[in-house]
Amino acid sequence: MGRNAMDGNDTCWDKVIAEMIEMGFEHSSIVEAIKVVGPSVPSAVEHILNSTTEEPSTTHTSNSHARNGNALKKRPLRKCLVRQSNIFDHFRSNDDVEEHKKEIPQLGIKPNPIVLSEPFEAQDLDVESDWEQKTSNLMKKHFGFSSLKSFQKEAISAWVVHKDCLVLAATGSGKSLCFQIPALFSGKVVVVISPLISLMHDQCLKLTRHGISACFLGSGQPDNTVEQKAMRGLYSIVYICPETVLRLIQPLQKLAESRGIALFAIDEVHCVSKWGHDFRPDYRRLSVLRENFSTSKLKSLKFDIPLMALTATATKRVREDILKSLQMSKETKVCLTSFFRPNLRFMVKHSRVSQASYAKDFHELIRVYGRKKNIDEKEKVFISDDSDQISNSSDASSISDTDSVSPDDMDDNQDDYAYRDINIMHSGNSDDFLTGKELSIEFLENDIDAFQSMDNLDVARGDFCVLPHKELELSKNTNIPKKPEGRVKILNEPLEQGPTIIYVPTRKETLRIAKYLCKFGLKAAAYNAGLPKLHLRKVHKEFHENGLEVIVATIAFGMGIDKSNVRRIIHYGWPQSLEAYYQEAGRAGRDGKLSDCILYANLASKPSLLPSRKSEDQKKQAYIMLSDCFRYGMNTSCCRAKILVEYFGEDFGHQKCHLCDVCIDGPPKKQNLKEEACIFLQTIGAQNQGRRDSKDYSYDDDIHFDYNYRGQRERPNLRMLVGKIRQQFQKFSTTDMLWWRGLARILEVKGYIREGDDKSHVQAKFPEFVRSMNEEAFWVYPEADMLLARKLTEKPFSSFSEWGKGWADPEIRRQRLERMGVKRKSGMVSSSKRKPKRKVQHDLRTSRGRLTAKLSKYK
Ligand SMILES: Nc1ncnc2c1ncn2[C@@H]1O[C@H](COP(=O)(O)OP(=O)(O)OP(=O)(O)O)[C@@H](O)[C@H]1O
Ligand SMILES: [Mg+2]
Repeated sequence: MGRNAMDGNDTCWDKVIAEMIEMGFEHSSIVEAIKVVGPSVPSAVEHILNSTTEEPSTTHTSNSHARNGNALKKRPLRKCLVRQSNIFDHFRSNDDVEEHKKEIPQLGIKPNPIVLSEPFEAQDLDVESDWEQKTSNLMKKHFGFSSLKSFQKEAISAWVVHKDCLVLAATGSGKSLCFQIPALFSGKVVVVISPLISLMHDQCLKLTRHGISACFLGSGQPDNTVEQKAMRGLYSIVYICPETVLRLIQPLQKLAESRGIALFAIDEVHCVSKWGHDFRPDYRRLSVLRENFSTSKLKSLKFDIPLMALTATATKRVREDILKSLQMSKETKVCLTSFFRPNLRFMVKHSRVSQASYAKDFHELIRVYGRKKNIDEKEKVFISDDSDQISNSSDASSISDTDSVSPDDMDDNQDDYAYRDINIMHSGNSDDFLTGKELSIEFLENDIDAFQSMDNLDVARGDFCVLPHKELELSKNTNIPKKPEGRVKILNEPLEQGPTIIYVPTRKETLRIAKYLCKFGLKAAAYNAGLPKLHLRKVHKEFHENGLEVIVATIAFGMGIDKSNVRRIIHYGWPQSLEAYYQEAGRAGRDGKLSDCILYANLASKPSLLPSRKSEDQKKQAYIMLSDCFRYGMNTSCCRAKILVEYFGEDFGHQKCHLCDVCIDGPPKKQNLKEEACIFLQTIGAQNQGRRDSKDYSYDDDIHFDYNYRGQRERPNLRMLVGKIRQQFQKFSTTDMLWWRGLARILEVKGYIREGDDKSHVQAKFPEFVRSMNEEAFWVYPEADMLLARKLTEKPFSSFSEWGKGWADPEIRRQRLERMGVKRKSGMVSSSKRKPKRKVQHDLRTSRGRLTAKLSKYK
């Protein structure tokens, strides 16, 4: 088949040629292949590769084929494809470009020249302007952006001179471009290590829309030919999960020696570190990349294949750990930009985060999406779950006042923690999905087979439709004014339209809340790793195509998800760390427009660690991270954005974001808590009276106190301490535990108390205002739990915590017992109030029932 025969189809030829040049094939071999197999990328690629393997030692020029008019003769792959070339290859290409231009004038693009060349000495060349220009052209062509951001420039310039690079930049800042450009630029393959299948899928989808061939490998890749193709160099960017990298070292080495590997990018690299929030042991083993892709290991390499590590959430300690564990070079370039996201409005709200509070908490969301009308129950069925019972009477418009502390608050629903790996499958019929008629777990499971043929995640170029460029030109410059007055003004404007992601700690809750919202007609979907792949894939697709208004997800839908117009990120329950929180919050407002990040948490109850497979050491670290997160929630006086960016080691100075709830509402009124602090510290001191003179309060004194409770040594216990205070000081007899918890935290932050290293005692330092008993005041901002406690004590005698208070006080105890009808002296229940003893029926079908029945015999 000659080109003449295809005259009417020139554009088709050109497209195929352009695509294949970008994949790294030589122009002449492409033309020859197309002559034989026609203008189809896969066939032409197959043809070239097969020819290579069949007759490896023979080389032919394209001209000779053309001259002879024969079928394409076979040539070795290595001559067709780029080898581990040096960067200079890409600068000295004017002649080649001109040649290509002549041959394919109507393409209007500069194909990547692919040549084998001499070693490149960066310092000998004035390459700066050249690579910037080329990068800029490629970026405009593929992504439609006008310029590189400075951190992107820095990272790419490090790669240009084969340096390792650690990129630390805010969520949504554009880190991916740092490793995508090298693939376009060099014609070699960029291997990206990524932790989540959902993330890989997301990125491949995007790249193909931008005209870049990409695929992903790992457990979520059902097409087993993709791996082979990738290892033969058919994709410019290959996403791999860390487990798979470890398995594919040898094929990757071959790839490095054939088409060439431009770069190993380790995305979400905080997963490497035990001190990070999302440690993955397999990430730690990625030092194999340096060991196996260095000049000492692969003789054909002219330099070690550079590593580029990227994250938006790494503290200083994590950064150091990353550099060490990946064996990154001593000259690694660190590109550090601000973690601040100026268009995100952070808020913390108290909620019991239970089903009883849905009506109050989601009322606004339901209003935003404008659907209050209850829809027919049949249509409402979303994803059913046995344990899930949504009260029919719940109505989002009726705000219940259930926001008080109750024993339920202590019950963390941890039964169903979403473990982290997820797989995505192709979406089916989105109409079915949204009407919810099939959305029971059973349906999805039964239906997986029906969609099997579509479950091909090979997203090689052309599999997805290309978006018009206009749509890709998302303004990354935030439209949020920089000056405080301007920022405050925009707060009165409603948020622009866009979806919401609700993050919850357990899988069960994803289903529960999604179902609740669907009930009010919202287009909501649950997303957690335990759901069928088919469903997950549907959700992903619908989300990106704006078919969903709300996604209720576990962390499985976190890292890297890049959708520009997510307007709200709601965390419903405590996150496990500030890193995870900021990472997930970072899904919002990637178009630079004002977006909300609201944390609903039970401020009355301390968060607990969700079950996971952590070592003891990791657990300790996890507790520290959890308590940082708790403090963020308790804070009432410091700008939330400041706390977040400073957590990552950035100095925010005296700045404020002027958007968060603290900046807008202002801190609460300061209180002089000198008396309370003195009493608290002295009560700690009094515990040690037997061993030491408690009046000897030297400033650096360590005061140990160990409780003996029923003969058993217990850890210091705030409840007991507060009990003592209530007992001894009439004035404080009705104060709430929560309030004292807040004060203890403030004293701890100020360095006046701390837990001893062995965790069995509390050490106290006595500040001047305690020791001298002078007039010096102790002004503090009450924290969230203290304010909450105050609110509670104003309430009538009904709440749980109120009931628990004051029992230590004999007078209060007497009054209460009297109210209960208990006689003061005898302690007997008065006959008038005595209820007839009911015969309890035990359910002998359950083990609990049988046990209580047995025990009741001994009463
Ligand atoms: N130079 C640029 N100019 C304009 N937009 C850009 C530029 N670089 C990247 N972007 C856009 O920024 C958005 C976010 O990019 P990306 O997903 O790479 O962010 P990220 O830094 O990896 O965030 P995360 O940490 O959340 O994964 C993308 O939609 C991308 O197209
Ligand atoms: Mg990213």
